[in-house]
Amino acid sequence: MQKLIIQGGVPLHGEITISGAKNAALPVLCAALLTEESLKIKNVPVLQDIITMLSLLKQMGINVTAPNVSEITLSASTLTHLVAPYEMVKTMRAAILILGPLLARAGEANISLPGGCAIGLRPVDQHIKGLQVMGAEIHIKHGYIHAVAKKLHGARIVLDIITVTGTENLMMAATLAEGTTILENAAREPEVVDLANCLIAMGAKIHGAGTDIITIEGVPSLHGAEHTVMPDRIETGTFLVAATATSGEILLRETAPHLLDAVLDKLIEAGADIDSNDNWIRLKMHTRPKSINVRTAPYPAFPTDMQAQFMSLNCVASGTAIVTETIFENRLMHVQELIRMNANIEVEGNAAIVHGAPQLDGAHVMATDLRASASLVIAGLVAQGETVIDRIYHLDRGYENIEGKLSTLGAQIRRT
Ligand SMILES: CC(=O)N[C@H]1[C@@H](OP(=O)(O)OP(=O)(O)OC[C@H]2O[C@@H](n3ccc(=O)[nH]c3=O)[C@H](O)[C@@H]2O)O[C@H](CO)[C@@H](O)[C@@H]1O
Ligand SMILES: C=C(OP(=O)(O)O)C(=O)O
Repeated sequence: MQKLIIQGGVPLHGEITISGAKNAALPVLCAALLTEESLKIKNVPVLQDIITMLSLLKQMGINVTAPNVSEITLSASTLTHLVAPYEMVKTMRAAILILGPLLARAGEANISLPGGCAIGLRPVDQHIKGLQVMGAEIHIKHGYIHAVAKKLHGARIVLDIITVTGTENLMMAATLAEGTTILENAAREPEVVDLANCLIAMGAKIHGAGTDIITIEGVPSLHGAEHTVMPDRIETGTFLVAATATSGEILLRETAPHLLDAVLDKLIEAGADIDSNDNWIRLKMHTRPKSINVRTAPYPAFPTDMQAQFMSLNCVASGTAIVTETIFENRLMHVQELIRMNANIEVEGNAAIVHGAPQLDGAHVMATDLRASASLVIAGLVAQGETVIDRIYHLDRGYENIEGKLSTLGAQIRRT
């Protein structure tokens, strides 16, 4: 099993380019199921989740061509297999995004239940409820969601809870439904807007993406299109936190600063000096960071996918901070690993009380999920001595060439 080995204590310096967003690229790949024509997607990040999703789509009969690493053309002129099998779904929850578009296009879908994972139970009841309101018959048997609908119809759907992939699944399904669908209490995440832009380029009629009410007027068919995936705001935030924690100075290119307001505000509160333009961010940090309280919530508030990274920052900050996780019930698994590095953290329910210390110690730690892994990388970059991170397959799900990018910034990091 591969590991990362980091020699800590080197401030990050230099510039790198941010990749396309995992959480935007995954639903956009699934949107290819909605049309017989070709969908060309640019700025696709090279990540394990993308590779898994492409394998899943290929075994369904989709033709995939990739003239270069970040550009992919998908053509779903024929669909031979209406199944997302357990072996592929178990490693990637986003496979649930196959359900809505496959059902809308083919009238049938059999998707393995994604089930629970390290960060929480993560049920998909809202996806299922929404499709049922649109006329689908859905049964769960032997761990699979079996969905059938000759033709979905438009409906008013009020989501009980704000769900990102739930909103995306239902929005995709509604593009080919008969009549108008109104999604209320919809997720406002930028990745939902990116998917809506792709669907609109394919001929869908969607209004309100980015607000909590999305209206989709169904059309008989969608056509081919070209779409460029938005920059990864979580990758951006992760590098910014790493530079802040190590008192470095970095420039991130091809990113989208306006999508990171909540994160940038917190970094400024921690003492970072930030400058940005349309598509770049420069961060300079010359002092020890100050502790900052963080409470996760749906966009535009502070993202849960940045919580673990800010936990590491608080470990070396001056003062005490409270980090509260409100989205997932079990997303503090990195705490026990950070404690192995001498962090001073207490957990009370869904909150971690982090007492900042002048330094962390390098140690042998284990990645438990994607962003927990990123928090351990950040902790390793600031710690005294060597940190060895096991189970980095979690990290490879969501970060493109992380050790290459960190090496460019001067970090002493290698993979074995
Ligand atoms: C591929 C992708 O885009 N993943 C992101 C997406 O995950 P994902 O879309 O899975 O997360 P959701 O927004 O659906 O989850 C939010 C909360 O709603 C609950 N829930 C969700 C659906 C449902 O039917 N029933 C239900 O109870 C979940 O258990 C969780 O507690 O949004 C999360 C929240 O911003 C991010 O952390 C993930 O990185
Ligand atoms: C939780 C995440 O991803 P996923 O929903 O794909 O598990 C994430 O990107 O942090």
